[in-house]
Amino acid sequence: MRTRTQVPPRLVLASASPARRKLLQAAGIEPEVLVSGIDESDIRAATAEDLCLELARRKAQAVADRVLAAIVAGHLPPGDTLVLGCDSVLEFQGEVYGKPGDASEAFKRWQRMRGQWGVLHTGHCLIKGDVRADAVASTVVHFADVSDEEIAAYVATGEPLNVAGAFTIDGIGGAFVERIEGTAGTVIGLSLPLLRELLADLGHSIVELWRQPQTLEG
Ligand SMILES: Nc1nc2c(ncn2[C@@H]2O[C@H](COP(=O)(O)OP(=O)(O)OP(=O)(O)O)[C@@H](O)[C@H]2O)c(=O)[nH]1
Repeated sequence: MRTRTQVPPRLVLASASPARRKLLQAAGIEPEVLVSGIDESDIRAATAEDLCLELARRKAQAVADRVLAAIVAGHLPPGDTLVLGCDSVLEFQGEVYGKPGDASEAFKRWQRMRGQWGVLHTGHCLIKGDVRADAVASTVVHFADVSDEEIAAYVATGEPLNVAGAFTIDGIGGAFVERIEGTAGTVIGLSLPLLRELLADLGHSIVELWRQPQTLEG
């Protein structure tokens, strides 16, 4: 009887985000990382959701094109390669915020955000060959009414400068987030339940991506 060993699909994370990679690793998935390096500055959209989705699509497509070229050139074995691109933005009182440009911008934003709420939108785009599944996950974030001294100290840590919305929920900034309505992963930059749905849309189960049993212990 012939047997056909099922080669598990390969997930390529088209993101430089260490937080996204850690989320996947903690969920039992060891992605390959290929940073898209796209220029995000010239992309515009009507809404925060449209913007993060378009950016996620551009990141995923840029890396998917490189993966295809590597397969055609024989540098990568053919097989099921799934490329995931993500992008996160904060929608706050009608404004759309990415990462703050500098400490002064981070300080000013926090003075506006404190005691208020915003929506962290994360666009996800999963590409397999010439098929794409994409969607946006959104989480409402309620910010604590922090003092100027707390804001100054937080900005001085440098953490808010490199993250969308100038805050983290799983880092030092966690003390300044009172509650959320939605998934924490969406705030951090990748919704695992949404990834599960997008994988299913492309005919895969997230179970296929879990590391082989012998390595699940890590
Ligand atoms: N750890 C953590 N990171 C966050 C949080 N909120 C936003 N981020 C990060 O802020 C960054 C948002 O910028 P993006 O443009 O989406 O992604 P990037 O880091 O520039 O990386 P690329 O996907 O290569 O563009 C991502 O790295 C997110 O993981 C959070 O609450 N916790």
